[in-house]
Amino acid sequence: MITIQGLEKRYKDGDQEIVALHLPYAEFDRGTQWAVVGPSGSGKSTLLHCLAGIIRADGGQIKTGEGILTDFDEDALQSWRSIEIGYIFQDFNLIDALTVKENIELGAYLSLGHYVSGYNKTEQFQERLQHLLETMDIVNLLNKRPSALSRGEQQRVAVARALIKEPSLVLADEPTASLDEENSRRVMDLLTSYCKQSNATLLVATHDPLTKSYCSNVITLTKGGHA
Ligand SMILES: Nc1ncnc2c1ncn2[C@@H]1O[C@H](COP(=O)(O)OP(=O)(O)OP(=O)(O)O)[C@@H](O)[C@H]1O
Repeated sequence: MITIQGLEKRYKDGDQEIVALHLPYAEFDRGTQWAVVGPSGSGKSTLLHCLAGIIRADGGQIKTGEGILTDFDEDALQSWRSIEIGYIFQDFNLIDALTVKENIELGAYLSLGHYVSGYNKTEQFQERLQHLLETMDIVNLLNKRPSALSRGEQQRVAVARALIKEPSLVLADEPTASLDEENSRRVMDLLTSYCKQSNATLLVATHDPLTKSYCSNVITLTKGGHA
């Protein structure tokens, strides 16, 4: 279970202060699936970044099974990110110097905290990789560079990279924004079935009604914390 209390993130804009996120209270039980909705600028990405430990909140608390995330030092935050979090970025964050296969393998290495020689040769890894490649229909893209792929293909690779390490918390920022309906369904089918099988929690920031319909819970953010 993750519990949020009085979470705030603010940014300075000249003399003004922008409230990027104000979330008085939320609880996410393990294994539940959430659509994070709200108007543009209401803090959906900011909430996911705080939960991933990519940015620090300015106030409030995030309590997790591993401890109080908002009190973690940098080392603890790094472990949290690399072991527990599967993050699907709005702009994918694939590395173009690496092939598709290497990008996905990197997701698994990161979860171990360091490079483990030969890990990608283990039966367990190969089975998992094959399952993800087939479900995402990216088997024939393995040796390509991300820049040679369409946006939809890049998105499916980003999903495979996030799930290969078997995270307990999957955070997806507009994961279907660049996809047609068939591919949107494929991505959401994989994300939701992974979370059911692994009892992982899923938070999906989205404006898309189809994506929202896959999640049994909804959390609505308001701009600047005002209704
Ligand atoms: N690094 C930053 N510096 C300054 N302001 C920021 C920064 N990151 C976010 N903001 C501001 O915080 C607010 C919330 O941003 P955020 O990206 O979380 O909203 P969002 O709900 O995800 O929006 P969208 O639906 O458009 O993706 C916005 O007003 C944004 O401009």
